[in-house]
Amino acid sequence: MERPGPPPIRVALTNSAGRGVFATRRIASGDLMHTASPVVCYPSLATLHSVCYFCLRRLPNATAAPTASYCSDECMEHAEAFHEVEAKADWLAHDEHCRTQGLKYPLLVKRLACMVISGNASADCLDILQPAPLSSGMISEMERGFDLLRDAFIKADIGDEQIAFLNKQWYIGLLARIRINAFRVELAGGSYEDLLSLAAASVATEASVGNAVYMLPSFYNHDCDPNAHIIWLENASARLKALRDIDPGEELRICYIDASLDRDARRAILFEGFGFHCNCGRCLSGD
Ligand SMILES: C[S@@+](CC[C@H](N)C(=O)[O-])C[C@H]1O[C@@H](n2cnc3c(N)ncnc32)[C@H](O)[C@@H]1O
Repeated sequence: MERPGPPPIRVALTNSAGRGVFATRRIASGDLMHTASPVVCYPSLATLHSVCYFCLRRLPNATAAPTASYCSDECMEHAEAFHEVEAKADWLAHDEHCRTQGLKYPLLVKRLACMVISGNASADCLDILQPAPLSSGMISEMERGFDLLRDAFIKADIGDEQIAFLNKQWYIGLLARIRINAFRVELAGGSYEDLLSLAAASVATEASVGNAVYMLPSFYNHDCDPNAHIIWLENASARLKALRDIDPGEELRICYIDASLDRDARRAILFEGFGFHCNCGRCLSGD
């Protein structure tokens, strides 16, 4: 059962991993600590026509329609303003670039840019999140995506003032933040009660329906032996649950990767993907 009242957590500085999320009171194993709606989300290209274009809920009937499909009138209304902006432009070149290069994050930037233009989001809404360190090679690879995004809006006659925020610095800064903070949304299926009875909800990779960035979940640090877990049941709305009994003041950490990998593999993925040397107890113990 979801608990009423404020979530039992706060964001504060850790000793060695920047900001983190801490318990403000005792939390019991299996408790749902809080939920979070995405600031921005986007279906993966493979599920584009089989999930709701707004909330990523699976649609009962997959369509081959080139237009966006929604699971409800409510989702369609939420998406109306940014989808109207998106529908003005031709995304063929941009989306083909993402498809051929296997890129998913520029699609989140495209959605956010449409939200900013339509007045659904502010251009600086993700500035508070930690950016990934980027090499000059990574930055030059991002430039093509920036050109394609900007070109699409310019060709669609979106006014200069409306896209004044859309410069290279904004685009690269946003991708740097998305790189560290985006979650792959994997719908678990089954009921919430089923999931609570599992020590850790493990979900198949093919359950992935898209990617999303949240505010509060972005402050959870990583641990290879986590005490918290993020799950998705029916759509991109995230649920943070405790995997163990947690004491007041204890830091809550989730696992960003497959915890069953060996130590070297975990550390390599965390360094290459997120740019840090993991300082969790399991890594430090050599496990
Ligand atoms: C999603 S953010 C988590 C919040 C972040 N600490 C902040 O201040 O915004 C991920 C970043 O936190 C830091 N971090 C997370 N888990 C860590 C760990 N186990 N060891 C060292 N640094 C970690 C790394 O800098 C990583 O890139």
